[in-house]
Amino acid sequence: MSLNGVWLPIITPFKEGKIDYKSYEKLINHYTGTGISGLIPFGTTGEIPTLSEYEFEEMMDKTIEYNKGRLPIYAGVGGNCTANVVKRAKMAEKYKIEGILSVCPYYNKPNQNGIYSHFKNLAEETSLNIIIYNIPYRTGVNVTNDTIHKLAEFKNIVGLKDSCGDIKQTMNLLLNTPENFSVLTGEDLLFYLTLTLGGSGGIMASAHINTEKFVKIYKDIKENNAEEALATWKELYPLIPLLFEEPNPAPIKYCLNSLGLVDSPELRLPLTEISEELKVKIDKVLTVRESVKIAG
Ligand SMILES: O=C(O)C1=N[C@H](C(=O)O)C[C@H](O)C1
Repeated sequence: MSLNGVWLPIITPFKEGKIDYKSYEKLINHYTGTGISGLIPFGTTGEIPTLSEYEFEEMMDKTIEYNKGRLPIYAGVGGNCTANVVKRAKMAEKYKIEGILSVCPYYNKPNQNGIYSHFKNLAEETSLNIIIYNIPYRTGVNVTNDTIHKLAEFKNIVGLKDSCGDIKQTMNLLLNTPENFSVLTGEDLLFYLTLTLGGSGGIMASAHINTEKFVKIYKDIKENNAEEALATWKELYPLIPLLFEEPNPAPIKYCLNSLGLVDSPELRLPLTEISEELKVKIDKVLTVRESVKIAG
């Protein structure tokens, strides 16, 4: 299955300190009808750092149960200890998911040889497909295009979530993509540009809102209707920077709570709800049309 289109790194809703599975089921049912290509729980947007081992397994069970086989699933499985990442990937195999999204090791800042060896070991130890997640502003290290090309030789390393933060590196990779390999943007503001340069799509937290419009942009670009796609992109553009003005996913949870899709915008420390100033800015942009549609 080729990796393309709009993939949703779905939030983990919380209520009174616990995972709110009623809202989670509501979210999965809502997004299943929007045309997204798949779900990615346990990403940054899913607040994976503050989920326990037990909650990871419980939420994986619930994801499979609520999804009912309707969408392909990639689970966020990453870390900075290769042995532990391999252990969790092996555990994830029992859920029959499509694959894992695996962030480049962070904090201990491996060199390119270390990054290559980390993902080589992971690719050899799991049967799951792997999307490499390159996000230097969070991890402190960059996965170079040379390293990506070497890792793309592994059959089960199927793509990259590109949040490299360097437009030259992104363009170089998009114009010279390894065979049978997908480049999906993780920089939401580069979604339109990525598609116009032949990218496969995006894994975008901002696609929680006005989801169908993200999907329409993808379809219009693939059908060579860039003008229509640009018009839709201009509609979406004003909200996207606001969703990252304070730590993701706090702004998105505020929006989803305002739209009646989750019972609470609650986050787990060290993340906190957004400021009153940002609420005012978001309220001005969040479309009424979207709220009426979701409220039903
Ligand atoms: O959780 C994710 O996947 C994403 N995380 C990025 C981040 O928060 O840095 C943003 C992107 O939209 C998806």
